[in-house]
Amino acid sequence: MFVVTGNTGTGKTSVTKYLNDFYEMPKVITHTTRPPREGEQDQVDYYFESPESFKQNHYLETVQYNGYHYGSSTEGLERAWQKNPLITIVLDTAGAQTYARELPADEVVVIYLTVSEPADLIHRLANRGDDVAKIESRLKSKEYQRDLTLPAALAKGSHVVVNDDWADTKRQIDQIIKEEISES
Ligand SMILES: Nc1ncnc2c1ncn2[C@@H]1O[C@H](COP(=O)(O)OP(=O)(O)OP(=O)(O)O)[C@@H](O)[C@H]1O
Ligand SMILES: Nc1nc2c(ncn2[C@@H]2O[C@H](COP(=O)(O)O)[C@@H](O)[C@H]2O)c(=O)[nH]1
Repeated sequence: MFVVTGNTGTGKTSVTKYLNDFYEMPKVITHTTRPPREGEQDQVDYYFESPESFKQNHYLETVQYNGYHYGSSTEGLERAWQKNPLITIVLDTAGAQTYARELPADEVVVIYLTVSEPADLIHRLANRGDDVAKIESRLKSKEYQRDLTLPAALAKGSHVVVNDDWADTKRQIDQIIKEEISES
């Protein structure tokens, strides 16, 4: 399982889409109580839940991020594994630590995305079409501050990719996949 983690706007969804398009790795669809952004689709980007329906699933882990609930369910994982044994999931750094701790080390590859200039993230989120008030709220959250650095518990064994330039990022991802698949 390729766990893609990092701060908001660093490119986790973009990398996951690349892994899906070029390596046929399905993305685990996770659950959230956050309202959909413009263009996001239920059951494609997330299972969008009410606070009540969120409680109905069976979770491997759940977190709160900027006031909303997020969780990866066993149902979501199974649906991805039915398509391919190699899968990908997008998690905040708290979730990535849970996966790294709870799953066998040879089954989880963590990719931590970052950028050289965190100020660029604001522009990326704005270009994505995010609401300005929502960007401001997110950048003030404790989760944003936390995810600016790779947690110590993930330092050993994680791949750090500085996503400043998309073409270079794709090359780095290709290299990681080559190394990890040849080791397995
Ligand atoms: N190297 C790059 N250079 C410029 N823009 C990029 C780069 N990589 C991704 N982007 C763009 O930045 C925006 C944020 O990327 P993406 O949605 O993949 O981030 P994310 O980490 O999944 O964010 P979030 O956690 O907020 O959902 C998107 O509009 C994406 O197209
Ligand atoms: N630990 C988990 N983190 C998750 C899950 N699904 C998404 N996420 C992460 O939450 C933040 C915010 O996501 P956004 O779509 O609102 O920008 C981001 O870091 C995601 O990676 C999950 O099931 N568990």
